[in-house]
Amino acid sequence: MEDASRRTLDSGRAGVILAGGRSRRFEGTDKATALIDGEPMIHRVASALDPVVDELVVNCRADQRASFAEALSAFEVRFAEDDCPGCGPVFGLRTALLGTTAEYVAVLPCDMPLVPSVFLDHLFGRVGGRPGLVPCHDGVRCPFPSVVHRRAGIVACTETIRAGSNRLTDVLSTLEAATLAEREVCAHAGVRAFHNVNTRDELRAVAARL
Ligand SMILES: Nc1nc2c(ncn2[C@@H]2O[C@H](COP(=O)(O)OP(=O)(O)OP(=O)(O)O)[C@@H](O)[C@H]2O)c(=O)[nH]1
Ligand SMILES: [Mg+2]
Repeated sequence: MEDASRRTLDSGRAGVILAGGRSRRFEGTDKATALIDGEPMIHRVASALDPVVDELVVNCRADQRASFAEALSAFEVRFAEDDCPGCGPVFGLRTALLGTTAEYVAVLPCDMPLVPSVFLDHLFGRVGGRPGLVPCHDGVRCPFPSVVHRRAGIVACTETIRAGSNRLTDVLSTLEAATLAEREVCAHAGVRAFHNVNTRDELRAVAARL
């Protein structure tokens, strides 16, 4: 694995993969490294982000790092390890945002393996100086995939934690992120993009849609 600091930073874009969860519903193993058509799920997510960002940051616990480094050995990756393991995804997002200097960050969880690069690029292109942009899907604002202004995102995470919440949707509300309209989401993301994997059945369903 190459040193991430050697990359030339010029687009101001980073990709964050949130992977510090316990995969409880996946029963026994870490869903991030579960295989889809022979490929670790987190590798698929990194493959979507990598073409549209300068650097990749993976948030996880220290005990996950070795297996993730192996799964992601094809990429330059910076790890942002949780200093509060199991404290929830808002802590994880804050840690990840502190792990890059990019102006804007695309945020994906390790369990959305079907988001296309072209949609992530579209989100970056449409954020347009705003604090964040989240897609509308099935009538609701989805926290993933989203694009967040890094410094504004750190402030929003801190305020959300201070307010006693650990919900990513509260971060996006605090951030006053804009919404990408559903028709535009459908046009650029396609119908499969929003599938996420919590259980082994959902993994099988996603694999069947490849
Ligand atoms: N850093 C960190 N990330 C988390 C934590 N909990 C969830 N996440 C991440 O947030 C995203 C969405 O969470 P879930 O889909 O619930 O994943 P999970 O918590 O691993 O799975 P379950 O244990 O089945 O709820 C995933 O990318 C997780 O890795 C946490 O306590 N810390
Ligand atoms: Mg969870």
